[in-house]
Amino acid sequence: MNHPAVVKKAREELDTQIGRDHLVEESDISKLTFLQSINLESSRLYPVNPLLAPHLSSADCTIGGYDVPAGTILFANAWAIHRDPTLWSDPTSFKPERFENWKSEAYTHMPFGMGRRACPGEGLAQRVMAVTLGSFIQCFEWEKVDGKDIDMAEKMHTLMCRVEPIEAMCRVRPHMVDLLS
Ligand code: HEM
Repeated sequence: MNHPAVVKKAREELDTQIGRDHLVEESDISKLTFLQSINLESSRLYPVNPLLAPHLSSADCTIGGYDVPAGTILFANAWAIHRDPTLWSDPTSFKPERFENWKSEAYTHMPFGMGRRACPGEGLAQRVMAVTLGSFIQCFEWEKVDGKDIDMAEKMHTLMCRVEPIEAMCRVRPHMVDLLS
């Protein structure tokens, strides 16, 4: 909602790729490349699990020039890596377009971790997020409450949370009423 041009572009993609005769479903996701870019950009700027999971070094090793003895608990700060200006241009801006034609590079975007202990639920989570966000945009017009931007401030609990819960107004798009009834 803070980026109406992004929502407009995603809605145009949904209307063009899916049409108006069915609700977005899993088999549509591969056609919705901009919608996927929105999810990638959201998980770059706001990774749910910003420090991933703690790992324990099973042997002495060297990481980034630091000697790490066996038995050390290590965290990877994905939140900081995702905002590192040496890896991302204009890193604090929300720009889904940066993921169009993006080739995945190791250690730059890792909201689900990496390697053999990476999240095994990533595929499921990506699909659920795409269908959920796609349905929200396909079916509803969204508006800010009192015209105020959504406050994106974060706070750390076990996972990253918002400081303020999201409040928004939505209205069913007129041509979706029959499909939703
Ligand atoms: C937005 C949704 C999700 C996010 C952001 C997420 C993120 C993560 C992260 C960052 C890790 C730690 C990776 C590491 O050790 O470096 C992890 C581990 C794990 N996740 Fe997820 N996850 C999500 C959804 C799911 C779902 C839907 C499932 C199961 C259906 C799942 C199952 C697991 C399991 C079992 C592990 C432990 C893997 C291991 O230690 O070998 N996750 N997840």
